[in-house]
Amino acid sequence: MYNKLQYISQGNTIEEQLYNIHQALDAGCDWIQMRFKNQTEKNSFKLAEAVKLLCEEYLAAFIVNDNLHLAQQINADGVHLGLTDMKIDEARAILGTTKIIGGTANTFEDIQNHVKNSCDYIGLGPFRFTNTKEKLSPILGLSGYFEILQKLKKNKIEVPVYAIGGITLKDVSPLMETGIFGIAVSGIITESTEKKILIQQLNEKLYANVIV
Ligand SMILES: Cc1ncc(COP(=O)(O)OP(=O)(O)O)c(N)n1
Ligand SMILES: Cc1nc(C(=O)O)sc1CCOP(=O)(O)O
Ligand SMILES: [Mg+2]
Repeated sequence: MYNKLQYISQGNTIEEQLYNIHQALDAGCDWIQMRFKNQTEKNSFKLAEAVKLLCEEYLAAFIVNDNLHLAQQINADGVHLGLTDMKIDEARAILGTTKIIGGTANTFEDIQNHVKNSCDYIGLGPFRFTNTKEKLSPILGLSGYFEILQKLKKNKIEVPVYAIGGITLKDVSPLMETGIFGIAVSGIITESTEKKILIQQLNEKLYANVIV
């Protein structure tokens, strides 16, 4: 089963990205999504190769944002695709069943479609406004998550749903109560000066009701 915490990388240069990813891994993150927007193919490849090595060293899962071919080239664990990226069924046909494919959703119908197309997990958002991403879909808030998760339950649709978008530590417990599986975060980890403590606190809340 997947980890309940996914770190989405930030940074405008290869060096900034690597620094942020290394810090997140060092602090205990074991699932990294490399998100490096508006870059040349060469830069993205160079970063992805380095992140792949780092993630192997830290035994962390590594998925690539947007770019299925890059994920394939460097043999990443998978790819995250948005509503305007490559279609999930097309990606599944190329990657096969051994790789992780995550899909972005903003509505119940988005999730229904993704599940039909054999998506492994859902990034459902945005929870609230965030500067990390431009052109956000309508904000869901807690009530949006509650309604969508109830509908999934009623329709017996089972898929790990990750909340995303402007999430802070205090949001985690109320979000988990809506029935989500985990969270995907970027800003709070990148900006934290106490990353180890923050990740420990996030995990305590994320795994509070997990019986081992
Ligand atoms: C876990 C997760 N959920 C949602 C997104 C957003 O993907 P997308 O809509 O394609 O936007 P960009 O990240 O590509 O700007 C995500 N990346 N991860
Ligand atoms: C990459 C992304 N996708 C979103 C969506 O709603 O689909 S919100 C978002 C940004 C997540 O970063 P932060 O934790 O800094 O807000
Ligand atoms: Mg995308």
